[in-house]
Amino acid sequence: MITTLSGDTSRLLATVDFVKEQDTATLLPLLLPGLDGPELRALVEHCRFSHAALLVFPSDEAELEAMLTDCGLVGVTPRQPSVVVRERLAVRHRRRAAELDVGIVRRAVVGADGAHRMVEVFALTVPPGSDLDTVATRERERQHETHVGFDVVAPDPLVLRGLCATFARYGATPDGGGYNPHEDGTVFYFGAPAEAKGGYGRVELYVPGDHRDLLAAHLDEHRARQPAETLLRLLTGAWTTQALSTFAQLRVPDAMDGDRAVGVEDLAREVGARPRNLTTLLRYLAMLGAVTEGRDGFRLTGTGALLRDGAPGSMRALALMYGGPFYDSFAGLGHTVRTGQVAFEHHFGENHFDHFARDPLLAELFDQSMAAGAAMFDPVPAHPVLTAAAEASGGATVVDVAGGNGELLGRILTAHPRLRGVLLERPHAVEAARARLDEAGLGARCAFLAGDFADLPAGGDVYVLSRVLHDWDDERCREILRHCARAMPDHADLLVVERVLPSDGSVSLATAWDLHMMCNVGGRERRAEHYARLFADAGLTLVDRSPLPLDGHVLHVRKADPTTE
Ligand SMILES: C[S@@+](CC[C@H](N)C(=O)[O-])C[C@H]1O[C@@H](n2cnc3c(N)ncnc32)[C@H](O)[C@@H]1O
Repeated sequence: MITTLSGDTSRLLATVDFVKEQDTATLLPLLLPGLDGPELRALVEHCRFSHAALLVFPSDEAELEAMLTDCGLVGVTPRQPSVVVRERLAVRHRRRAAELDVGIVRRAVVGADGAHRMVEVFALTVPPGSDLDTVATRERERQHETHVGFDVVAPDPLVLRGLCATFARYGATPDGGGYNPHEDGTVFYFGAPAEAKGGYGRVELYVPGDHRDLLAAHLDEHRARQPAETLLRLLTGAWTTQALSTFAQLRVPDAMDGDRAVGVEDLAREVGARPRNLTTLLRYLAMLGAVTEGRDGFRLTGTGALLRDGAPGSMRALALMYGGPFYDSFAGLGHTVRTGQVAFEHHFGENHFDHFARDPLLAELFDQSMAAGAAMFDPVPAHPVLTAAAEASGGATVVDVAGGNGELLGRILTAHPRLRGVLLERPHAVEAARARLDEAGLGARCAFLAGDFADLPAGGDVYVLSRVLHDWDDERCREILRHCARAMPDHADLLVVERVLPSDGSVSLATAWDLHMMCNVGGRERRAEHYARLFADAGLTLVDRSPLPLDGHVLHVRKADPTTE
């Protein structure tokens, strides 16, 4: 035992000497071999060597205090519990966290350069005769909890990105981190490269303030190096959908705000939930970034606020759809992949349009969920085809084919007071659109037609097909497009709004929605070339395409010139 303690004491003494002797400019090149010149100077300007940390194994608190005193580390700061190191030890050594008593003590040291630094001492209590001896032996050998820390001075996102990039360039690898709301500080951990000198394998950057956006990218890189953890996170994606959907369904976001923290007891009373279970849900949502947890309770983030009923750009309806009917149908994805049948129809016994049309509440929810993705429409009214139509003498008419609840046509008519509109929809939907556009004071400039694609009115100047073609297979798309071509005068334009699958394999929301359309609707997302072929089959031609938010595109289509066929 005495040998053990003296071993820890000598490691602690070495740490104290290290903190006294080192300074930022000498330490950084030891940790990041090759770092030199202007890059070293830039790093020194933005980071300050602040502390070195180690883990020791006293038999009780008195022994820890004696060890600190022997090493000249006097002070009054008491030992605090260290949850993070305790959890890590529990995972590493397959122990229950409750059986590990881990504390942290910080003591001040003045460096040879006059700078004030700290020695951070983590202590796992190993009572005499305890089987934790094996943990202590392995930890002393491997030194997992030993690290050196730097404070980042005057951080801003550019500086932080630069620091992380420089650490990466000199071989350091992301190794986790976290945001501490009690201290309002963000920690980025790095593994030092194998050729690092100085005896420290782990480096901590402590950044005052909340930098969770950058931390997320840092943690993603860390996760990418941990395939099992990555897979666990992916496999539990259904929990994420359900947690967000439940949060929205219970209207918890409506009872919270971003300015003021609210205690769980009050919140639970207001939304009719059990406080303990609501806490568990909120802690999970804090991990996802929908809320934050502080000393006084929980606060809504900007992301969580999008789940409030009626908030600008609210996505509450989407949360209820994806956590409700589409959640149930997605369980049949395997059926769709095996048989080619639509899982939604297999599960509910009917097509999703018919299913929603039969239930007014579901129909309204579907309309609202389509409107939740309407940020895609923001640039559409400024499309050159619409601005030109708005300037035409005598005005012009825009025909929105299967225009849903009138969200897009409403925006177009609002932006261009000289345009008239026609909205074609199935009977249940056309009434909802009429009510909405009447309420917006646009009803007088708009005609409403209840019918089918075959009932498309002729003589319009601009036809719009927004998020319609992706609902159908190629054969039905050709049919719909032929109806459009028949109705369109030679001068007319057709604007098709869709998510277009990238041809270069880049990441796009279209890839996710391709799966959704296949499973629930029997439709698909398509590449631009695929759309171009469908247009050509219907006597139309793709003229141009421009990007929209949320990975959408607007495809400009005209009637093909028969002489060029
Ligand atoms: C995905 S929504 C798109 C709505 C709207 N264009 C938008 O972008 O928000 C597809 C619309 O097609 C309508 N629809 C389905 N079958 C139809 C048919 N046979 N004739 C006309 N409209 C139809 C549905 O009622 C639904 O509103």
